[in-house]
Amino acid sequence: MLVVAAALIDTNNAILIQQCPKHKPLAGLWEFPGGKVEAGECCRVALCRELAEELGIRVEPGSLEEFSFVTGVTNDGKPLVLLLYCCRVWRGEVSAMDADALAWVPADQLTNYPLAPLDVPLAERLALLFR
Ligand SMILES: Nc1nc2c([nH]c(=O)n2[C@H]2C[C@H](O)[C@@H](COP(=O)(O)OP(=O)(O)OP(=O)(O)O)O2)c(=O)[nH]1
Repeated sequence: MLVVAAALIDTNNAILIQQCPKHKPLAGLWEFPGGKVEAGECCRVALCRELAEELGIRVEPGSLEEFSFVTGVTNDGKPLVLLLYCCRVWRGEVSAMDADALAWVPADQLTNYPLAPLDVPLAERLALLFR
């Protein structure tokens, strides 16, 4: 399974995370917004689609910058690759369309939140970037 996610970074260098809703496998945990890449879909296009669906913002594929990735397995044992992009430019105001809550968090405080397991190493790498 290929999953794409974004670290939206605001002008204060705060990074957006969202709390997964109860009906999702990662309920209650915090994650970078994003989701699964559909068959035949480009990763950047998939991430722009997910950001529109989950946050109501418009992002150009060219505004996404590859940052890092992790590999792991889903709860039901399927192999998973999670690609994280950074994004500083979007149109519209973020709103929680698919999450229980949103938080803008300084990079060095991301791991204070109960993050989804694969998001933890990505958050640690973001903290190094802003050190
Ligand atoms: N970000 C993240 N995703 C994970 C982790 N572990 C894990 O199984 N996943 C899976 C859960 C989901 O199937 C997928 C993330 O997709 P999602 O639920 O946000 O995406 P989506 O919008 O495409 O999902 P859906 O509602 O269409 O099913 O990755 C993890 O540690 N971090």
